[in-house]
Amino acid sequence: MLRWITAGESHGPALVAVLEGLPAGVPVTSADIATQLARRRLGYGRGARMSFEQDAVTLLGGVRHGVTLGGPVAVQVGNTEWPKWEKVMAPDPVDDETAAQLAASARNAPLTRPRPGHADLAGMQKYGFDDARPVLERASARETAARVALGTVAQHFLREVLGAEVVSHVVSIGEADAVPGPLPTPADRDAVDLSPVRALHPDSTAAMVAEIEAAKADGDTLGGVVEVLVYGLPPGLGSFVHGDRRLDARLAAALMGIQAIKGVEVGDGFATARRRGSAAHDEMDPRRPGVTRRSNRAGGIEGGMTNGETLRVRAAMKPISTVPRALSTVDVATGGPAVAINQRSDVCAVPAAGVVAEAMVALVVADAVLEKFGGDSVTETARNARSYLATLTDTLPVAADPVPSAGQGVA
Ligand SMILES: Cc1cc2nc3c(=O)[nH]c(=O)nc-3n(C[C@H](O)[C@H](O)[C@H](O)COP(=O)(O)O)c2cc1C
Ligand SMILES: C=C(O[C@@H]1CC(C(=O)O)=C[C@@H](OP(=O)(O)O)[C@H]1O)C(=O)O
Repeated sequence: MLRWITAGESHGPALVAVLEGLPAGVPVTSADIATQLARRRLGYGRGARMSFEQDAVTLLGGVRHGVTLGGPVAVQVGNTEWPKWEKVMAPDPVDDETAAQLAASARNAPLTRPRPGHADLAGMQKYGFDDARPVLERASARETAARVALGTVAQHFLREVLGAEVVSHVVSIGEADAVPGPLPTPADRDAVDLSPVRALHPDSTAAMVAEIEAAKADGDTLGGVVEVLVYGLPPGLGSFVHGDRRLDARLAAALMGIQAIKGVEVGDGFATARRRGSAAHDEMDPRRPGVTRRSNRAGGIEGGMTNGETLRVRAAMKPISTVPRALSTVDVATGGPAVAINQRSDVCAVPAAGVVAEAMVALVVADAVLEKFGGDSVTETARNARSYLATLTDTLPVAADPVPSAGQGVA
């Protein structure tokens, strides 16, 4: 079983993440993780903080000379802005002189005007704070950097064991939808990342950038939809036997656990509910050996298990709740009406959410791979996977859907 956990605050010294249960032999370096963290910082509409703050990656455990050892993998993502926050966020009690400085510091002023849509008010009520700072520090999506660090390790594991590849792209931002076209393949990953909104088609990019510009000009914010694809998975990951073992349920929980994600779709999801059965399912034809599908509306999952087709899941992100054209709220210090906290913020973080969603999907799928194939070394896991695939008869999909090259997207 693969387990993961993160710790750390948005303006704390560092985030720390631990991944437990990964076999030995997965190649991964701090540079690989830094590359993924850099992708998460990108995206048109991100706020000022993304430009000056840096993620400083240190592998603290579980990896030696670029290869996992089988023990817990521990990663630290240091925050280069920490010196500015050292006193406000000091873990230890401060002396009288520092306390006096803090009392006079604007940075430390209590945040008493909770933002509608953020964790502020419910968090203050739940944990007994009269200041939103201790709530937003942990609720903040800064924490997703730690998840992306662990997701990098999971992606390397999937590649090493199965040759599987995780790709994501932006499907819509606000009302701007991506133009219909082939899905991005692993070969398109760089092209997607070079788009300021992580959309494959240049026309999609133009429409989405314009949407963000318009919201920004109005002092407003935006959400959108991202899609994650996993190529190269064998049939049979997850199970139908219990709701909590269904892979779709596990993916939905992991994606919903990302800050601001409010909806998850597997395959054609909600659109499927409007179709007749004859137009909703993926008809099969014989392929020697195995079977082939005429479509992939199910998104590669049937009965809570992968079916050998490309895994396809979407996550819907709500608009950022720190709205510059500030929303009405209550000042908890006075009990009177007020406008919500509305300092610097992202206008739109949908492209970044796509990178975070990749990480969560990779972790869930890696867990399902280990559950099915076990193994304490990557070699053992891969051997078990090959042996399983070899047992499938020619009436079943024998091998994972091959990873397509550029331009061969799944319709
Ligand atoms: C990558 C990313 C960046 C985000 N940036 C911001 C931001 O700059 N300002 C903000 O108010 N919320 C931002 N959010 C959303 C909040 O973290 C989120 O709305 C909040 O934690 C409340 O959780 P909920 O929306 O799931 O209810 C971001 C979310 C993600 C995934
Ligand atoms: C720091 C990150 O995202 C932050 C997530 C976030 C929120 O409320 O979720 C609010 C913003 O932080 P601040 O309020 O300090 O400007 C974002 O910059 C990050 O993604 O690394």
